[in-house]
Amino acid sequence: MRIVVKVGTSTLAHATGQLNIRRIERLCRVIADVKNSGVEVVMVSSGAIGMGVGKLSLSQRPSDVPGKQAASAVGQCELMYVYDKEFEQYHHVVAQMLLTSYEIENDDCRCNIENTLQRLMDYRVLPIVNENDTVATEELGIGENDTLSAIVATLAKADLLVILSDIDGLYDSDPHQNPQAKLIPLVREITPEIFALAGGAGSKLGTGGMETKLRAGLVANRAGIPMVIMNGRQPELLYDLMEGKPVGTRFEGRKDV
Ligand SMILES: Nc1ncnc2c1ncn2[C@@H]1O[C@H](COP(=O)(O)OP(=O)(O)O)[C@@H](O)[C@H]1O
Ligand SMILES: N[C@@H](CCC(=O)OP(=O)(O)O)C(=O)O
Repeated sequence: MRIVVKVGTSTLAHATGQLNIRRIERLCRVIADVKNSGVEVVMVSSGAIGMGVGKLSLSQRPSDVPGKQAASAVGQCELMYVYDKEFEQYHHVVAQMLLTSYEIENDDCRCNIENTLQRLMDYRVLPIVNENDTVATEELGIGENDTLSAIVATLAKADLLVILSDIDGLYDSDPHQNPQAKLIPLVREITPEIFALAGGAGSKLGTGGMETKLRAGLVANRAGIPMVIMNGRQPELLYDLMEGKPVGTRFEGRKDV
């Protein structure tokens, strides 16, 4: 069993933008334990820009591209330092992989990414992937990590993509706008009607909202990989998911499309 777990900034940080220490400790503990149970894990983690903003003591997230790139360059070190420290106590080795759409679309580069991922799996290492924000300008970049996580799931030939969000899953409307919204536990096919349910980001930290997660679901499902959106505020739910219990919203991967 090989899974890709995507973690968004809103799971890793408080609303202030500062690291949510208790959350990240719980998340790393659960992922280390899931790995110990024999599941191969690849993480796709956001948070570089947010952490850079904190480390540089900027009053707000930069809105211009060089500002975001500089914050990310600072924050990516901090992010990997935190992951390294957390996973080290459970004797797991982490690896950093920074990617852009240029490499993913280039056949030779993509082959190298796949080979590196496979060898890291053979070495029982935990790869932690992020977009290489320094070179990923708006034209060259994927722009957000929901889509990147689906691409990584296909490159890693994963059995499941798990997106940890700040919400329990896909609802029939945005619960931050409509308190009566109902969770949809299973989506067999991501149709235009399903896209019509999705709104934008729910917090200042999140970038894509549900729309980018559904686009990620299309990429994963087309490769036959199911996707689950679940709440990253309760990382222990990953245990239930691994035991086959219903968690969040599951988007079934259809092998025939
Ligand atoms: N139909 C919907 N169901 C659930 N959440 C939705 C929906 N439409 C919009 N959203 C918003 O998407 C947000 C999650 O995406 P986002 O803010 O990008 O955070 P992250 O990527 O960190 O999970 C939710 O907090 C919610 O406000
Ligand atoms: N590469 C950026 C992530 C951008 C992104 O998709 O963020 P998020 O919506 O929190 O998953 C960073 O590390 O800050």
